[in-house]
Amino acid sequence: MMRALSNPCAVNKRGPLSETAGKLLVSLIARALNMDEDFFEKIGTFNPPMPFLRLRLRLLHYPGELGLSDEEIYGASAHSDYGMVTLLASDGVGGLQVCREKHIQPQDWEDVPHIDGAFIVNIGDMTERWTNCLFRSTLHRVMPTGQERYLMAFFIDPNPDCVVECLKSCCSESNPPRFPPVRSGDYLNEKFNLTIGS
Ligand SMILES: O=C(O)CCC(=O)C(=O)O
Ligand SMILES: [Fe+2]
Repeated sequence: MMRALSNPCAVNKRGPLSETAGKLLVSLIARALNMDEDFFEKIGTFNPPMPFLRLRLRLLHYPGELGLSDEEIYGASAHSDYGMVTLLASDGVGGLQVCREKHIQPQDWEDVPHIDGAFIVNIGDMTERWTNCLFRSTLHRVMPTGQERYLMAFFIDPNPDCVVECLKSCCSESNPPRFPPVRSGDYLNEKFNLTIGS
């Protein structure tokens, strides 16, 4: 069970750094896809996020001692992030795991090692849709370790009006788009409603 903390002082220090690193990362993704490096910025990826999300930056606290309820078997159950990319900065306590081949059963989970000063980058669903699965969204989860854990997550989501559709460089006659175009705001709303309803 994770809790989002309000007004953490770490956010002030790491926020601008995450934004700078995030912008650089997104421009590198554009270049890797043979597009202008400001492609994603031009379509509004860094415009203010969904009003109800309020914060792009979230500081999460996982208590060290968990109760015995089923919900607390996981610190965060398996999911991929909904947006474009997420930058994570942890305090060094483990627990985060990724599954590289998310469609293969049984799923194989690997611990993500901590590297001091480095961000962990998760690819989100929007990038998977834009790139027609060339960049696949990262299935991840957090297992409790018995240790208290703090984590800062910086979510880069396209602005609500941005239409996310397969990029020209990522499809061809033999590799047609796998997803229909979707308005970012509609996709995020649908996902959040599903999460809240589950
Ligand atoms: O705590 C973590 O390492 C990951 C958190 C996470 O997956 C999320 O906030 O979406
Ligand atoms: Fe996540």
